[in-house]
Amino acid sequence: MLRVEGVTVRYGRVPAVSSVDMEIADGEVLALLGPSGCGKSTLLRAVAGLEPADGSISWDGVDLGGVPVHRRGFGLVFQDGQLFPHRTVAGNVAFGLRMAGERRVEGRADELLELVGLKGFGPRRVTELSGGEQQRVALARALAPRPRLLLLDEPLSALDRSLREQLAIDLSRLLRDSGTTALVVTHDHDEAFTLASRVAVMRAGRIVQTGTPEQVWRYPTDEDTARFLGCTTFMDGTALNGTIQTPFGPAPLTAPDGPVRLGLRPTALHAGPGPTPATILTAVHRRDHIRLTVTTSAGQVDAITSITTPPTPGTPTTLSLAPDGLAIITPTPKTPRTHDVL
Ligand SMILES: Nc1ncnc2c1ncn2[C@@H]1O[C@H](COP(=O)(O)OP(=O)(O)OP(=O)(O)O)[C@@H](O)[C@H]1O
Repeated sequence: MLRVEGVTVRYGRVPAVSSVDMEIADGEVLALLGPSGCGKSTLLRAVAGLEPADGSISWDGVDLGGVPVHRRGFGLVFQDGQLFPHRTVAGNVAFGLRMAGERRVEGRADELLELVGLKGFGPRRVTELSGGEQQRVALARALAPRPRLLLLDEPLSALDRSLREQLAIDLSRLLRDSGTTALVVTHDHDEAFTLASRVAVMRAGRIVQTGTPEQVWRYPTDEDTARFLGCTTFMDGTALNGTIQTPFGPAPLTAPDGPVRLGLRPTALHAGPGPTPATILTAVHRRDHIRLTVTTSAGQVDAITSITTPPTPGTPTTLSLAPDGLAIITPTPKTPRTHDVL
């Protein structure tokens, strides 16, 4: 397993990563999720050995401090694949194997190309491939030597949206089927939740929350995290016996009895038959729904409605509550770190 303890990376005097603790168990896929510039890539690069870091990075208890990049046994995939343009597809995959000292190169390269859905592509020139195909080759090249940890830095973000969504699903299956231990850096929460068994949310150089996708999505640790995860409105509610009373009606969600802070994503409120009167202010067409801003007695909020019933700004409507769009802000309990106590 990978263990990162108290890791800090500075560029000049400014820390890009501050006192990060993180673990990745064997077979686990951890997504580092956060906004641009929060330090995700820097942390990944420190784990890879590409960036000098203070603190400790170890694998199965062995400190990697003095171990150079190519001796860590980690595979790397970057946003733009970084393939060798003068080599064929098979040549690119085989390169990774030769670097790792593997002898059975041809067969293994074919095996990997089949795994990433590029069977028969071996003789093709990489310059003749689409962006998605190139990323699959980069993945095959990184996986070929059976790395003990695969490091993926925004592996899909250079691709267009529909391809990205399909490749995220394929990649998720591939990582799970091959039992690969991986660290994936992304700023896209859909991608993080598709790929990862656990998500670590980063902000300003620190990990602010770690949990399963469900935990992070439903119980963000603070309003900034909730906002990053799509919440646009915040309000107070009250939890009692497995139900949360909100200004828009009850939601069957679990929280300790008492006052709760709620984050609402636009999908939490649907314009249509419902108990809450509202007036439509704006309507914008999104992919599979219409996004609204509406006024209610609880203030201005975002909501959605179906594209089959295009609404007119200025008209009255009613809202119903969809609990799936609600987040319950749940501060992570502070656990003292060893060196804080000492
Ligand atoms: N080589 C460098 N020299 C100086 N500062 C750097 C360097 N690389 C990154 N930084 C700074 O460190 C901070 C973290 O950068 P990093 O690339 O790790 O963030 P990120 O979360 O991966 O963002 P993005 O998704 O935009 O790549 C940023 O403020 C960035 O400007």
